Order: sequence, then C-alpha cells, then structure tokens
Amino acid sequence: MTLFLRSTEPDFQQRFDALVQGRRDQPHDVQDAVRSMIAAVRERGDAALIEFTERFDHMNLAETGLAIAPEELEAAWNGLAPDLKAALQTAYERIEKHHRRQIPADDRYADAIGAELGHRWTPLDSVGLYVPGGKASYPSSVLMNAVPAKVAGVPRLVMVVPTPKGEVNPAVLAAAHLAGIREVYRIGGAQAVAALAYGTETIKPVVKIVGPGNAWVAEAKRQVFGVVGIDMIAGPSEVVAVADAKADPVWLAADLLAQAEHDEAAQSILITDSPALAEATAKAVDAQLAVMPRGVIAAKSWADHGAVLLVSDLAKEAPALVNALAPEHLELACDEAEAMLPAIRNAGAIFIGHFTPEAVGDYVGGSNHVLPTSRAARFSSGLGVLDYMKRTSLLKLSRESLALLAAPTMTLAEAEGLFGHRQSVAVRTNGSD
Ligand SMILES: NC(=O)c1ccc[n+]([C@@H]2O[C@H](COP(=O)([O-])OP(=O)(O)OC[C@H]3O[C@@H](n4cnc5c(N)ncnc54)[C@H](O)[C@@H]3O)[C@@H](O)[C@H]2O)c1
Ligand SMILES: N[C@H](CO)Cc1c[nH]c[nH+]1
Ligand SMILES: [Zn+2]
Repeated sequence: MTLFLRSTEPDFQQRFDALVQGRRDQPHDVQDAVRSMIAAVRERGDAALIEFTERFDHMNLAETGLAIAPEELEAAWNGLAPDLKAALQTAYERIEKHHRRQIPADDRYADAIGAELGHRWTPLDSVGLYVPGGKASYPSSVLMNAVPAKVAGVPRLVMVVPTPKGEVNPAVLAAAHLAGIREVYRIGGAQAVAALAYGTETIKPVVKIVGPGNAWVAEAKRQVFGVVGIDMIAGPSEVVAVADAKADPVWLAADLLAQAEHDEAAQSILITDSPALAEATAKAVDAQLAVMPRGVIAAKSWADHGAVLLVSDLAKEAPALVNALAPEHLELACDEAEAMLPAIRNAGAIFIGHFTPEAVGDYVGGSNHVLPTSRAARFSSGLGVLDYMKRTSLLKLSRESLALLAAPTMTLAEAEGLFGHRQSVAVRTNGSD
C-alpha cells in the first residue's frame, strides 16, 4: 500500500522521518552476504566468480569464458539496427560535449613572497565500469560510465556486465565498441566488484570502480572502498516529483513509474499541494501499471517504497522535504520551478519544468545518469570527469621564500613535538645549532 502523508496530520514529521531513515540503511543480510562473497573472490579468484555466476546468473562461465572479445563488440555494433546506432551516437555526442566542459584546469602561480603554488590534474591509470544487467540491460549506462573516462584520458577501461542465462543485449556490446572499450567481462553483482578491486587469475585489478547497480552492487562498492576508489553509492533508482495543481497527472504518473520499473527497491515520491492532483496521479499510476510490461516490478516498488506527500504550501514546505530525502532525481513540475531552485540543496540531478521528463536525462540529455542514491546526494555528486582524475598539489620555494617561511614552520613543528620536521627546515636555513 503506497504511503499517503498529509503535512497537517500531527504525526506527519514522525512518519516522514521514518520514510527518510528507511532509505538509508542497507539490510544486514545484504551486508553479510556481500562480505562473504568478497572474501570468497579474494580467496578463490576465478573459481568463485564461476560459482557465483552459476548461482545468480544461471550460466556456466567455465564454458563461455570470462571475457567478451573486442571482435564480438564490433560485430554487435555492425549488426545493430540503424535507428539504434543513430540513437547511441546521439547519446555519445551529447554526453561527450557536456562532459568536455568539466575538464579541470591546472594552476600554477607565484604568491607575494615568491612561493610557487599550484595543482595538476592527472587521469587515473585504470577504472572498472559496472554496467547493470540483472533485470534490465543498460547500453546507456555503458556510455554514461565510459564517455567521461575517455574525456578524462583514462588509459585502461574495464567493463563488467552480468549476462543472465548467457543472454546479452547486443546494444550493450555495441555501446562498448562505440565507446572504445576493449576489456569486457561477463560478470556482475558483488562478485564482479570484488574481482575488479582485488583481481583474479584472469582480471587485473583496477584503481577505481564506478557505475550503478542494485543493492548488492552498491554494498560491494561500499565495502571495497579504500582498497580502490569508488564514485559514490549509486543503487536502486529514486525520483521525487514536486508538482503544483497545474501539473498533468498522466505525465507525473509516467515519470513516477519510469523510476519504479527499474527495481523492486526503487522509490518514487510525489510532493504536491493539490489534493485533486494527488488523487488523479494515483489513479493514473494504477491505469498505467495495468498495461505496463514491467508492471510487476513497478507495482511492487510503488507499493513498498512509493509515497504521496500532501503539503499546504508547496513553495514553503517542499524544499525542506526534498533536502531531507536527498533524492537521486528531482523533477520540479511546477510553475515556480526556477524560484524554488535556490532552496534545493540535496538532489543528484534536477529536472526543471513540466517539459523536462527525467527519462530524457537517462539517455540523451547530455548530463550523467549515474547519480547518488540512498540520500548520498547530501555529500556526493553525479558521475563526471573529475571522478576519473586526481589533483596533485605543487609547491616550489626558493632560498629566499623558504627563509621567509622557516620561522613559522619551525614554531609549528616544535608545538607538535616533531624534531625531525623542525630540523629539515633548520638545516637549509641555518636555523639550528
Ligand atoms: N543510481 C543510478 O545512477 C542508477 C543508474 C542505472 C540503474 N540503476 C539501478 O541499477 C540497478 C540494476 O539492477 P539489476 O538487478 O537490474 O542489475 P545489477 O547488474 O545491478 O545486478 C544483477 C546482479 O545482482 C546479483 N544478485 C542478484 N540477486 C542476488 C542475491 N540474492 N544475492 C546476491 N547477489 C545477487 C547477481 O550477481 C546479478 O548478476 C537497479 O537497482 C537500478 O535502479 C541505478
Ligand atoms: N534512471 C536510471 C538511473 O537511476 C538510469 C537509466 C538508464 N536507463 C534508463 N534509466
Ligand atoms: Zn531510468
């Protein structure tokens, strides 16, 4: 039963807090299962990958082999229908163009005392790109992962994608070819994340793992963080739509179900000040669910994690609710969208106005669809070029500028009781006896 909360009800805050908290905590059974799967891959390498792939994806990796050859990727591209090829190319070009604007600048300057400071950006040596493939397949996620990596200049891209029952959507392979990826493995879930982090006989480890996935993938990324870098927690999809009385309930219902169809654990929430719109949207959801091919998944996620929040004053109340939910996607389907924007601080991506369905952002908008979920938008951002680069600071002193900084450095070193630190300055500046 979908949650329906009115902000005028006395227990609203308590029930809203429960909704927010429910999104944060990963169930212990998922945490425990992932921990033992990572340990198994560390201990037994490819053999563990074969075993888990048999169990979860119902296919025999020992027969197929782990890798998908570049020739297979190229053949998939060549065999693709022209309209699908063109759509992938449009997506590629728009994503690339947008992400090029994120390339950061190096900096180097001399300050007032002649000290030279700066920073330099360098691409990571290698990245693992997780492309989900359990319940649906995601050629778009291949591009969202790979294009910013290419823009950043990462030399080694390793893609993993589960192929349940050995079946793979040719568009996924074709997108990999288009993006210039040459190293692809048919594995998914926590076991794929573990293989990328620790390596196996077949797979050389990477330095960072990026990309979206279900609860097991998101938890595995969280657990290997530190051994490798990760982009963010990008788990089951979420959308919050803030809508005024003028919004179209049929459009809103479609947008709520577009996220709900990703996963039983997805979450779709409507915030409105119009009781009539709330009712009409709920009706439209039911009508659309009845004819939706992925209706079972969507119905379950709408019933278990969906919510309608009815407020008295949209402009005053909605921003605080959104900031607490920190959703992956936020749609502002209201006339006051631009005016509301400054008050919104926590959201992975914001889609402004009635004519900006989130689904366009999933494919060809140009911005990235790999976005923080589970309230991680309070502290992290969507995938971008900077995720594939690191910044190194630079400092260069002359005899003169060192002399000017010697006294405060030695004073602070003494305050910390660190004789060696003081000495390394003193020996250069005659500051020790
Ligand atoms: N946040 C984002 O940016 C973003 C973008 C796209 C998709 N998504 C999300 O990605 C997810 C894709 O999920 P999916 O399931 O289709 O594909 P997936 O590739 O993420 O997961 C499939 C894998 O999960 C593992 N698995 C399944 N059941 C398991 C179990 N009981 N125990 C252990 N492991 C298990 C299996 O190894 C399987 O290969 C959805 O949740 C979708 O909402 C998020
Ligand atoms: N909405 C997803 C992110 O939560 C991304 C996606 C890919 N394809 C369709 N949708
Ligand atoms: Zn989507």
